[in-house]
Amino acid sequence: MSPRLRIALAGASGRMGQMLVQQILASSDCLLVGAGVSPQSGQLGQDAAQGLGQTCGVRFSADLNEVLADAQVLIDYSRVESSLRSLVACETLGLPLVIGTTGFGPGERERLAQAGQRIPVLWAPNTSIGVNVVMALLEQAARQLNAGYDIEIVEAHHRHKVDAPSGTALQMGEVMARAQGHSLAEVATYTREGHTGPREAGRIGFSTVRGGDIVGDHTVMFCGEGERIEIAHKSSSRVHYAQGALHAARWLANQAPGLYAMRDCL
Ligand SMILES: NC(=O)C1=CN([C@@H]2O[C@H](COP(=O)(O)OP(=O)(O)OC[C@H]3O[C@@H](n4cnc5c(N)ncnc54)[C@H](OP(=O)(O)O)[C@@H]3O)[C@@H](O)[C@H]2O)C=CC1
Ligand SMILES: O=C(O)C1=N[C@H](C(=O)O)C[C@H](O)C1
Repeated sequence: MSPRLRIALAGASGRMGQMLVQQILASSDCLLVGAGVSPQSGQLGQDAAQGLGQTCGVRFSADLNEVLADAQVLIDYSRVESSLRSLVACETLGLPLVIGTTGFGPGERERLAQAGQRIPVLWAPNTSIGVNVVMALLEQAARQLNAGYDIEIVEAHHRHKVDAPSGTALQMGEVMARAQGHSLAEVATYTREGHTGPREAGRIGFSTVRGGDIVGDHTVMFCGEGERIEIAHKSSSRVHYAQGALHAARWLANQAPGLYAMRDCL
């Protein structure tokens, strides 16, 4: 039997971090070896599975060197500034890094590409296998519905989410803009208010809903004359994001340096 993949987590106390702890403990081929949290965490030193009513022997730590000491790969779902610190630590140690964090600006995306020259990095604003299949459907739809259809993306998430539009919505916009021969920056409309005038053809519109405990919904509308096509993905749990991240980590652990996306490992 081959040895288990030794995984460290950054953002281990968060909604995604705890789902990952649960999925790693339930898996037969992965082992949790580090659990990173913020220095301000009230859970420092606590067992990483305590919140799940279990014990795993790995304690929450804000010391990245300690978190990564025995790891073969780091999975990070945290905040942009913390993921950038993970990037530096993984570059120093030569460790593969899966990043699920969203909210990166253009400069920070460039930083991911730079790190990819030294270590394997997979950044995915959505690690759900289902969402990544939807990305391929959107690419095809945008290519074939290139004229006469207005594209609108509506996303809805829980009240705690700190970035908008969601990373997934932005990636959907990028995929469809590219399929129609543009960059997203050229065609995106992020806000509408007051006297907007009629809708300009060729734009991709974004609408954001935040409330309650909505896990994550994305609906793309292709609005034409006399018809509307909708392609939607709705999450009722975070388990599929975590399973996708473990799939990505198993794959990334054996890759050469590079900046990869979820589609590369599917
Ligand atoms: N790619 C995907 O499929 C998905 C991506 N996401 C993205 O993942 C990220 C996390 O989401 P979620 O789990 O809901 O967020 P939470 O707020 O629940 O968790 C954030 C985690 O990051 C830690 N953290 C925050 N700031 C720092 C810091 N400065 N240094 C170190 N650790 C820090 C927190 O630790 P502490 O508690 O100590 O503050 C906590 O463990 C978001 O960007 C979200 O958009 C979410 C779901 C799916
Ligand atoms: O913050 C979340 O919860 C989610 N974030 C990701 C995003 O911004 O797209 C993925 C998923 O939608 C859940």
